[in-house]
Amino acid sequence: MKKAVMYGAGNIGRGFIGKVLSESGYEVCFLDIVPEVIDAFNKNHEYRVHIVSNDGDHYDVVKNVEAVNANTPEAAERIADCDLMATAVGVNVLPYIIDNIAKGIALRMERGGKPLNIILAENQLNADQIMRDYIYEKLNDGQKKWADENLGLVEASIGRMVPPLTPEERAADPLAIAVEPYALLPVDSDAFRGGIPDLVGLVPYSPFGFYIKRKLFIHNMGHAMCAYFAWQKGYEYIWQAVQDPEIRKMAEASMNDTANALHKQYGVPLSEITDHVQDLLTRFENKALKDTVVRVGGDPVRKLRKDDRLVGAALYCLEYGTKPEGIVKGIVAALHFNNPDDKFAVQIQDDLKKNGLDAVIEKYMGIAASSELAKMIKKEYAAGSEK
Ligand SMILES: NC(=O)c1ccc[n+]([C@@H]2O[C@H](COP(=O)([O-])OP(=O)(O)OC[C@H]3O[C@@H](n4cnc5c(N)ncnc54)[C@H](O)[C@@H]3O)[C@@H](O)[C@H]2O)c1
Ligand SMILES: O=P(O)(O)OC[C@@H](O)[C@@H](O)[C@H](O)[C@H](O)CO
Repeated sequence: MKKAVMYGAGNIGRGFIGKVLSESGYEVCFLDIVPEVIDAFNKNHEYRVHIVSNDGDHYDVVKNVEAVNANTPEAAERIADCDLMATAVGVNVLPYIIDNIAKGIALRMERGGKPLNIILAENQLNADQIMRDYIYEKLNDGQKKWADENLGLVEASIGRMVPPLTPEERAADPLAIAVEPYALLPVDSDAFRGGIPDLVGLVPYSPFGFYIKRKLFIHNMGHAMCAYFAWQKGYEYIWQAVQDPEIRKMAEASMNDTANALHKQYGVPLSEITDHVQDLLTRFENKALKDTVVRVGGDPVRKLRKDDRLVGAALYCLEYGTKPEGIVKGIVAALHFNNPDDKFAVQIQDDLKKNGLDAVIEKYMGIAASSELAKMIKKEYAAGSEK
C-alpha cells in the first residue's frame, strides 16, 4: 500500500485530508503530540467521521490509519519513507514542525528517495514560499539542491469547515469529528514534483492565486465578518450570524466586493464567483455543524495581518478600484472582539487601551496609520464610538 504522512491529527487532518488520503488508497500515518489521540489511532486503526448538514447526517469509516508521536525520531523516519505528505497543524505551529521535515528530507535524500510532495492545508497566503524559507534554513547546500528539484510544497484551498467538538464529545471519543459535506480539494497543480497524485476530490488548478485569494478573501473574510459581528450581538454559532439579516447583508456585500476584484484580476466570470458567494452563505447556515463564533473569530492577531482575510481583502479591493466599506466594518468589529478566553484578543484590547488605535493599526495590520485604508478604519472606529 502507498504510504502517506498527515502532520496534524486535528479537525482538518482527521476530518478532511487524512480521510481523503485513506479513501485514495494510502495507509495514513498521523503525526501529532496529543497522547490520547495517538493511542486511539493505534488501538483500532480506524475512526468515524460524522458528516452533518441541515438535510441529515451519516458516518464514514476511515481505515488503515495509525499515529506516531511527532516529538520522537520516528516522525522523521516516516517523512523520509512516505509517498505523499500533508500538514494541517495551524499557521502558528508551522515553525515548530520544520525540524522534523528537514530531518526527513535529509534522510530521504541519503537513501536516494523519490520526490516529496507536501500538501499545505493551512489558511495562509504564500504558504509554499513561507515553508520553503523555513525549511531551507535547516538544509545544507546539497540538500537545498535536492529540495529545489524534489520538494513540492503544494498550496491548497481548504474549503471544508470542521468545528471543534465539545470537551464532553472529545472525552467520549478522542477521535470523534463532525464535518460539513463539502469535500473538494483545490491544489496548485504547478507545485508538484514527479507527477500529481490521484486523490479523491482533488482539483489541480493553475494559476493557483485565484483559488487561494477566493478562499482567504471571500470565504475566510466573510466567515470572520460573521463571527465578529456575531460576537457583538451575543450569538454563539455562525449559523445564527448568517441568519441575522443585518450581518448577512454586510458579509454578502463584502464578499461580493472581493468577487469583483477577483473578476478584474483573473477574468473569471463575475457570476461564477458570486454564485460561490451564495453557496458559501448557504454552507455557513449549517446548523448541525455547530461551528462557533469563538473558533471562527479566534486569534484576531493573525486574522488582522496585512496578508490575511480582512486587511488583505480590503487592500486587494482598493487595488482593484473598490472601496471596501463593508470589510472595514469587519476590521473594526475584529478590534472589538474582546473575548477574555482568547489571548490574542486580550493582547489587542490591552494595546488599544495602552497605545491607541494608530499604534494598533501599524503593529497588527502592518499598514501606515496615514494610509487610505487606515483612515477608513479610524473613521469607522470613531463613528462606532460616538454611537
Ligand atoms: N477547521 C477548519 O474548518 C479549517 C478549514 C480550513 C483550513 N483550516 C486550517 O487548517 C489548519 C489546521 O486547523 P485545524 O482546525 O485542523 O486545527 P486543530 O487545532 O484542530 O488541529 C491542529 C493539530 O495539530 C496538532 N499539533 C499542534 N502542534 C503540533 C506539533 N508540534 N506537532 C504535531 N502536531 C501538532 C494538534 O495537536 C492538533 O491535533 C489551520 O491552518 C487552519 O487555519 C481549518
Ligand atoms: O482556521 P482559521 O482560524 O484560519 O479560520 C477560521 C475559519 O474561517 C476557517 O477554519 C474555515 O472554517 C476554514 O478555512 C474552512 O473554510
